[in-house]
Amino acid sequence: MSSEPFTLRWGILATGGIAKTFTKDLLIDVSTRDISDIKHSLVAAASSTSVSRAQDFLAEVGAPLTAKAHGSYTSLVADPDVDIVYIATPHSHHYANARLCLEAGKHILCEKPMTVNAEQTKILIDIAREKKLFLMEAVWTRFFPVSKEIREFVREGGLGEVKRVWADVSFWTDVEKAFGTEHRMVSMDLAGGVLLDLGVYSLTWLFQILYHIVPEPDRGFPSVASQLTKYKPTGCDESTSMLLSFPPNGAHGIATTNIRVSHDASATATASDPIRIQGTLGDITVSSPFRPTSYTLIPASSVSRGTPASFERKTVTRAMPGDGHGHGMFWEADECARCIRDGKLESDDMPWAESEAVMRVMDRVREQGGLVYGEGLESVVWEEKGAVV
Ligand SMILES: NC(=O)C1=CN([C@@H]2O[C@H](COP(=O)(O)OP(=O)(O)OC[C@H]3O[C@@H](n4cnc5c(N)ncnc54)[C@H](OP(=O)(O)O)[C@@H]3O)[C@@H](O)[C@H]2O)C=CC1
Ligand SMILES: O=C1OC[C@@H](O)[C@H](O)[C@H]1O
Repeated sequence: MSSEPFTLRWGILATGGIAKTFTKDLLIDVSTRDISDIKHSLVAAASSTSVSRAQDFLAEVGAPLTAKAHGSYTSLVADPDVDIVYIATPHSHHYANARLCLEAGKHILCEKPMTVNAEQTKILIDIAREKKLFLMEAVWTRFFPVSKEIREFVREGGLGEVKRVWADVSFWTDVEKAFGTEHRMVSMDLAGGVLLDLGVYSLTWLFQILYHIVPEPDRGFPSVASQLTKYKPTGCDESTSMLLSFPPNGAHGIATTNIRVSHDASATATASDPIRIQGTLGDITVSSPFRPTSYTLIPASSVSRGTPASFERKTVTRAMPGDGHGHGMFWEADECARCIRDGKLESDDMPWAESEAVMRVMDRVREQGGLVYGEGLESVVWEEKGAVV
């Protein structure tokens, strides 16, 4: 006897690029990924620009005709049919938008990075806890089956003791031409820069392995050393490299990010995969740092102590579900539905403490590199009037 699936009712806050991608994924039938315990319903979308922009958005993504268009974020969060809000605004606005949702009693999936700094993230967590609302940073990469499989393999000791993780997330971009000075990627007013936008992925790879799966008593905040080079026209960062050392054994994490050179191995004949997890028994490498659908296991060629690896060199591929449509953002949406159904306020795969710890690392890096976004953006003071609503 099958019970009715739990249906989560979504409201989309903002109508830009990733909002469209995410919403299209949300509309893909869950049965295409062999799921029957939960469902998603798109009930509303809001634009801070105009109601017609929200209407155009709903039409473009192929929303059901019942979905409502709101001409302001305030109107969206007052909609009684909305359970959870997906926040897809620039980094500068996450804190204010999330506060707006929490004050209105809505659960939240907030695009990465959760906020501009760790202090803001902590306040959101405190409010979510107090109001018993679900809150999660939308680090979608963590919910790919391949990410989960890698975490499990390493947790069970498949690689022996992990000594080092490398993660590069970088794009070749003609920055001046592509982004100028106003684009959210480089605008200081929108908390642009490569660290908050892409470096957060490099750090998530380090944290998944060197923090997340480490047993609680041994887990700890890493030491951080970094270099950061600024994009001269605006002063945000265009190249940032971080060297972290994690308790309990001082395993190293090397996280790099850049918008002038690429992580893409296929683009340069001699480059290796951008993610490399190195244990005493061998390595795991991953070729796509955003959408991991395969990984390669490489046993160590010689083992001086202990047992050799129990695996052969091979590449494991996990095809995208259904007929391959979709971006892979539906898995994080599924996680939200299951957590809310089960009365959980945070996800085990992307816990609050980890979002806060990653933000703390990025705070340190910005401090070391002298990158400050200005009082308004770094502030924790929230006034509805001051925010884009
Ligand atoms: N998970 C992923 O793969 C990706 C995540 N992202 C993240 O998603 C967020 C949004 O990125 P993206 O969709 O590329 O950005 P876009 O610039 O395409 O869209 C941002 C939207 O935010 C709203 N907005 C509100 N205030 C402002 C403002 N002052 N300036 C600009 N836009 C504003 C606008 O919608 P409206 O006018 O309707 O209110 C706008 O369309 C970022 O946090 C980014 O890091 C981005 C790309 C990929
Ligand atoms: O999260 C992201 O992933 C894809 C990138 O193109 C984008 O800049 C970034 O925000």
